[in-house]
Amino acid sequence: MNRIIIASKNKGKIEEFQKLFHPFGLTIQSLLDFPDAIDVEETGTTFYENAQLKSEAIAKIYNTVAIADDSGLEIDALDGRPGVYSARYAGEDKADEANIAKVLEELKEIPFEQRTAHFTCVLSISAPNIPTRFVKGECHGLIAQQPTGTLGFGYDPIFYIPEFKKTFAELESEQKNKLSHRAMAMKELQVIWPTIKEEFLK
Ligand SMILES: O=c1nc[nH]c2c1ncn2[C@H]1C[C@H](O)[C@@H](COP(=O)(O)OP(=O)(O)OP(=O)(O)O)O1
Ligand SMILES: [Mg+2]
Repeated sequence: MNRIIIASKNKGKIEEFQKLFHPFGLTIQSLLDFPDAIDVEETGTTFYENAQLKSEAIAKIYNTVAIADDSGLEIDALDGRPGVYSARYAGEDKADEANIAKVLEELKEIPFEQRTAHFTCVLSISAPNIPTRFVKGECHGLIAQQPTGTLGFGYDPIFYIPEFKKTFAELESEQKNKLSHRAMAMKELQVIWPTIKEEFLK
């Protein structure tokens, strides 16, 4: 069986995964292909716990290999917030603009050079009756003073990469997919994939 379900309903993430999984030569589906898919409650307190909840639930329901991504933005001046609560930071409706506005408000007194932050991405891979495996990636940058750029999703318009003098929302997906937290986690997955492939795709 060469199909994997990405246990996510986030269109931005799913578009990135379609490209990032290209070298794996697998058929990639997501929960957007299953309109009746449940919303797995993210009751964990770590990226690992929430990723595991999502991938194990979906692997069981669809009797297949499922990969979940739990990710978020950790800002040093905010003691790591919004962290695992990134999606719901400004409320349960998970609105990107409101989340960005809340972060910018909280950082308004903080000078640019002290606005250091990183994205974290934990991927979990699950299949029925197999212990879940995890990989993690990080990407470091600064929180911009105002949103810039229209590409990407989530907090991309305020995540500034000094090396490129651009926010994630100003980078083409090919560039973001070379350096993002998701790309770093996928690199690690690619390393372990040959050793776990037989077990997961039997
Ligand atoms: O590359 C990124 N660029 C910008 N923002 C990002 C990125 N990666 C994660 N993020 C933000 C979006 C969301 O506010 C939170 C993830 O929350 P998280 O629960 O993992 O995802 P989600 O609820 O949007 O979709 P789902 O759980 O169905 O995969 O971090
Ligand atoms: Mg979520």
